[in-house]
Amino acid sequence: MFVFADHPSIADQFIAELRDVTIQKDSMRFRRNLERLGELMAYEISKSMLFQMVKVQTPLGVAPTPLIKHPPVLATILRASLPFHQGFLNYFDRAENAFIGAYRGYPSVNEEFEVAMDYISSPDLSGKTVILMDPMLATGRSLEKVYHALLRFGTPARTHIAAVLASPEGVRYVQEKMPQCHLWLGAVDERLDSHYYIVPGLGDAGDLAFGEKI
Ligand SMILES: O=c1cc[nH]c(=O)[nH]1
Repeated sequence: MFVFADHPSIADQFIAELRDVTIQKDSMRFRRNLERLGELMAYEISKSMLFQMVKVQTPLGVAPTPLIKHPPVLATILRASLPFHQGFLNYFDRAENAFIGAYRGYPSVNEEFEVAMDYISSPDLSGKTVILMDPMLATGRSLEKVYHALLRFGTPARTHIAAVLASPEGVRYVQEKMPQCHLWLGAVDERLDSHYYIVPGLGDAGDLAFGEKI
């Protein structure tokens, strides 16, 4: 597991602006900060990928250069993840893409919400590197459901899960249910509240990026 907050960097500035109740009123800056964190995470994750040496012809000679062997598949849970996804795509510009519509459905009898999933589009994932992203890793249940739904499209060689903020409960859940996945997180917060929101967190990432829904 790699947590950006454990290694102070410019990422902390972007996370602070996402959290800040005044700055987050500027939805364009909110989206751009999610995108910038996607870019930083793409860079960090790229270091763990497979490279091959390529000879690049320059005007003056040949430069041996390590280039990423296979572009990843970027898998995104709609809708809050869209700007985060764009950040990854800015760097992995040859990536394939998968999109999944998953959201919190009606509460069940024991007050826990159900994860509803009604849309999925994906390329073949067999043997590929998948980066599954959601800016908020709260309970981890959406990620688990989406991950298993994606396996219908083939078994990836390696799966990374990227989130900006996580709860300790969500981290434990993902580590227990999906031990084969590698976690990349901006920061791990204190806890979940009774509505399964991350505290201190930042609020509702989808609403802050795209406006309130009914
Ligand atoms: O705190 C949370 C948890 C899930 N989704 C959000 O947008 N915020």
